[in-house]
Amino acid sequence: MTQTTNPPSVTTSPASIGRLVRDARKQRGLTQHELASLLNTSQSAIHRIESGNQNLSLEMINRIANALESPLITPGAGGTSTNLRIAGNTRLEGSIETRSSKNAAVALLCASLLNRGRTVLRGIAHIEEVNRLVEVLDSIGVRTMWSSDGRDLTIERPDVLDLDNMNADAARRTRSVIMFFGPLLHFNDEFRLPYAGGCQLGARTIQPHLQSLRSFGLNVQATEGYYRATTTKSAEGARTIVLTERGDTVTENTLMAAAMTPGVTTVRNASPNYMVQDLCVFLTMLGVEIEGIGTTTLIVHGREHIETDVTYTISEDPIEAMSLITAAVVTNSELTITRAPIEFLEIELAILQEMGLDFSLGHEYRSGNGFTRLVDITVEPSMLHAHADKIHPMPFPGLNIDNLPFFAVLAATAQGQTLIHDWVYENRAIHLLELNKLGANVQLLDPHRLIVVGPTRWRSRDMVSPPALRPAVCILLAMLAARGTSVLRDTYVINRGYEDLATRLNRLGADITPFYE
Ligand SMILES: CC(=O)N[C@H]1[C@@H](OP(=O)(O)OP(=O)(O)OC[C@H]2O[C@@H](n3ccc(=O)[nH]c3=O)[C@H](O)[C@@H]2O)O[C@H](CO)[C@@H](O)[C@@H]1O
Ligand SMILES: C=C(OP(=O)(O)O)C(=O)O
Repeated sequence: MTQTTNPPSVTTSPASIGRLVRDARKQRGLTQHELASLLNTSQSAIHRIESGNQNLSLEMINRIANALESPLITPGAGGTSTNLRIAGNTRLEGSIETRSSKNAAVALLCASLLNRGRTVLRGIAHIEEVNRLVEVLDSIGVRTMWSSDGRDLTIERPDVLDLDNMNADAARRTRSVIMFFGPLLHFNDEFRLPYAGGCQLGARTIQPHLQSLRSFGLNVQATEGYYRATTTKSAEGARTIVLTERGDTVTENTLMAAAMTPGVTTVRNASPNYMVQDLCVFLTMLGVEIEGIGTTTLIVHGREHIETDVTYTISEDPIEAMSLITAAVVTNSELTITRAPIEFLEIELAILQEMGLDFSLGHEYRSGNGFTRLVDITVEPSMLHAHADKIHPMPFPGLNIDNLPFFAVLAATAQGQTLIHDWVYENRAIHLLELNKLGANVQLLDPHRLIVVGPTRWRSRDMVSPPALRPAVCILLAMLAARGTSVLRDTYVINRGYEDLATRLNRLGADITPFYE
């Protein structure tokens, strides 16, 4: 593997320097406290620097760089972006472990606000989406501390949250901040949240959240740049909530609202998806009784006060496992993906089997949460043919909506013509047209339907990442298969949801070099 030699040049923007300091500190496994003592300053000063709230002199930047023994921070002109150079047409081999999921991590970070005891999230992924939410938590006075091996995050909330100080820039970079509504309605009569951001997938409503949370006394008005929330006491006794959409985050928001509302809440049309199951198991460990975990009817017995020291191990990410299966297929490699959460991949694997994929499953074992079923999946080089029927997602237990984009790459690898129907997002399918730049034959029939004709002779290209996580990973995976050297620019979007993807693929034989501009 080639190493990058040039450290990134950065603007003197406090926010970009703050991010670099934070990343370098975490890479060295230091807490904010430890870095502060190396620099003879206070932890709150480091917090300010990392939050981008401190203008730094060049001398101070150099002192931090020395303390972190990191060449990463070199002031210069221009902005910074993370990019990847991919020498393609490589075979992968060996085995790779599935990391914990982004989507459970963000729900659990929000749920930690319910707990007045200490929450430890074990195995939480080091991804940008987590970093943004941790920044938001830090800004409202929550203490967050990474363990020295960087795997666990300890979270302790203060008695009173400083919501006026919320880091709006960090909050606006993620959609997940909408999951603050459920916990916060228990503690504050009035608060505001910045409008949610995230990938560009088309309009995503929060109406189902507002409809559900009204039953818990939350009223929200959308004003310039912010949702303004007011709360009234919700009606006593039992309540039944019928969700208008079987969405993951709306189910999670409803669960967090129900968890601390005394009485019994029945949630119908709930999502039984993987991140919701993680949240249910976590809430159960906090003493909240939940019936029906893994089904579309959840019955929650709320508790007025939650104060429990808890350690929860986040389960493995089915979407990452699917990405790695796709990496094996597109590079025609034999690869073992360990710790794959099989319950959430069964339909994907059944379709791949129909398409001619040769794979085997090991024996089942449990994830660290004691609940999620895992297997090791070994993928063999195979000649795929197009699936006879259209490929479309459904809420769990259907083919996962976030796994659908990978079927565009798989279909492009297969012989024949495949129809892919993404009824969910207005703007996600369109990003998959970018695969054409790498030699694929993808035609957009309308914003939701694609025809993919394979097989593809992938060719290399210099491209900017599409502004959507899964399509950007699809481009990266196709680049692994392309002859010649490709460049993928602006990969922040991939780092939102994948930890060290380039390094981990390199360990399997890929040749990916990160560089910064
Ligand atoms: C942090 C997190 O967990 N994010 C996941 C979650 O986002 P999240 O739960 O926020 O997804 P949304 O609520 O935005 O739903 C996604 C889209 O599906 C539509 N919709 C959803 C359910 C339904 O029964 N009918 C319907 O039409 C919504 O209107 C929206 O356009 O679920 C999405 C859909 O699985 C995933 O892509 C996201 O990765
Ligand atoms: C769409 C996704 O996530 P989010 O809800 O965080 O935008 C995703 O994970 O592909």
